[in-house]
Amino acid sequence: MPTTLFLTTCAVDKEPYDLLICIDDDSKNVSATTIDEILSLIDQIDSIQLQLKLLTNNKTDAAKLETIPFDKLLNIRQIDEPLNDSISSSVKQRFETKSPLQSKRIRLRYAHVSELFLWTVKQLEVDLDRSIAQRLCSLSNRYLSKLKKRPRNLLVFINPECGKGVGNSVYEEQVLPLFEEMNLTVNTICTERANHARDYIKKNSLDDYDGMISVGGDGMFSEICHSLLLKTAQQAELDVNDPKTHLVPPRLRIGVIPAGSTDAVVFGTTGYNDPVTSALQIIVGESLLIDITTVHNEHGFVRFMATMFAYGFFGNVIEQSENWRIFGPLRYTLSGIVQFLRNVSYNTEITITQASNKSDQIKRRGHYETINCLNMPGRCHKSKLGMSSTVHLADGSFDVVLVKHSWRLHFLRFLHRAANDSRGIEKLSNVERFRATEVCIHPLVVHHDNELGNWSCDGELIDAKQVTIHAHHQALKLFATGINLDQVKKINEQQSTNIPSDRMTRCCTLFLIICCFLVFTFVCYRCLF
Ligand SMILES: Nc1ncnc2c1ncn2[C@@H]1O[C@H](COP(=O)(O)OP(=O)(O)OP(=O)(O)O)[C@@H](O)[C@H]1O
Repeated sequence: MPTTLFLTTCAVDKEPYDLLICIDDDSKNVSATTIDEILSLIDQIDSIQLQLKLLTNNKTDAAKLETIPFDKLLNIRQIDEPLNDSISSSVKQRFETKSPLQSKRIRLRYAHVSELFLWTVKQLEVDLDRSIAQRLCSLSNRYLSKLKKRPRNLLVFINPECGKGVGNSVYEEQVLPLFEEMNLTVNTICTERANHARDYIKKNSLDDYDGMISVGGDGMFSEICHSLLLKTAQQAELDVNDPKTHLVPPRLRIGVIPAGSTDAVVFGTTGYNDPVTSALQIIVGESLLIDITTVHNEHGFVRFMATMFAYGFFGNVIEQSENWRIFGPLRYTLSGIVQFLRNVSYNTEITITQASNKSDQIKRRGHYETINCLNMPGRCHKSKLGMSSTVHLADGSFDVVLVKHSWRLHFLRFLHRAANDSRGIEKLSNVERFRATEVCIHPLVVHHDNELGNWSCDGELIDAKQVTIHAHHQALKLFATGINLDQVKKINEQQSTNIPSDRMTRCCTLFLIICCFLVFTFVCYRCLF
């Protein structure tokens, strides 16, 4: 229970309220009764909040309570609005019993987190005693200025080509106005080509910045994350060619403003692909440490991986969709259908070091349609919970999902489970799942290189004949709150109630009919020619 330090009467929309300044239990040793005393002790206070309680005899309104943690406060300003003209006589009476009518209106703007974890900006105007209003503004501004976790100087990279080409408009319309309101210093770079951000990070000093922002999709995030981790490792003189090198987390946090086609990073760390939610989590300085994995091939270090590594089906989808960029985000669905019809598998040996027992290695050999390593659940528009809904973001492990060669129908069942509810996906006869700290994937190529599938790391293709993936505990900091499975389920439940169930049933049926038709056509084609 928060402890109340100060209480006064105020008015909101002509209704009388109690305004309370409270502190949380961690600051219990603080004893103050006036705002000036609280201000003098501000450095000892960890967390402070304003509470507004409606003063009414009507029991149904008694629950009307607004709590504004100062951590979520964007700004507080005094505005010119005479109290006498705006409030009801009942409120006036309350004020008059306490002090002479010298009043002021203040406007609070703050980040509001909905029950479904969506962040929005809320605004509240409160009329209160003039001297209290002034002191409250001083207290709030003093508290905000001491918050070290909030960034002040950001380097922003915008990919104008991401998703449907919305990078610039998402940033300018939804994010920049909030950064400007907060007086953040922003150096904005609109990329002109792939690897523009990588080259900039490599060549320029980042010492002046508190954080970096990626406006785009998972590919753009991956480019920035990879470049920042590599720069930090080089500065610390680490040997990245050794998979077991202990990575140093970079000083800078990365924020992700979603504008891409998949946005799995932002879905997995904020719960939504909502630019305003992400922007507000950056502004208030939310911090989330996540694991990063390294990918090494037969020659040494290749990349850092934040979301998903894939060999086989999903790598092939990425390879094909690169040639079909003209179809926009639809390219993934189209190339997915083509790869599904091909139903190719690859003879592979996999060695897995389990997270539960690091001295115990498991070996698997056989034909696999897809081998996936997930550092994040992989939640996106196409997968409600992600392929591995329970993977932990920061415990030093990742999930490995192996899908053996099978009939198309069985593979379709795997895809359907991955898209809808991946919990218990390993119960399917063709699927195994492990929690690992390291995985070696070694294709058993007998004759030709064309027996190899494609490798993709965070949606980018890589060259390799064999690969080692190793987890690094909490190696990167993001501007995000993080989100757990229960929260994701709550969001999904709400979203699915917004879609009429008969429409969903019809869509699923239509999709299955199209798939059956395509499979049937393909089988006929193979039999006849
Ligand atoms: N100006 C640019 N022109 C072309 N490509 C770019 C440019 N800037 C960045 N890129 C590259 O585009 C690739 C894909 O970008 P991004 O991830 O932002 O969009 P997306 O592919 O539509 O989304 P997602 O990865 O979520 O599916 C990244 O690998 C990035 O390196």
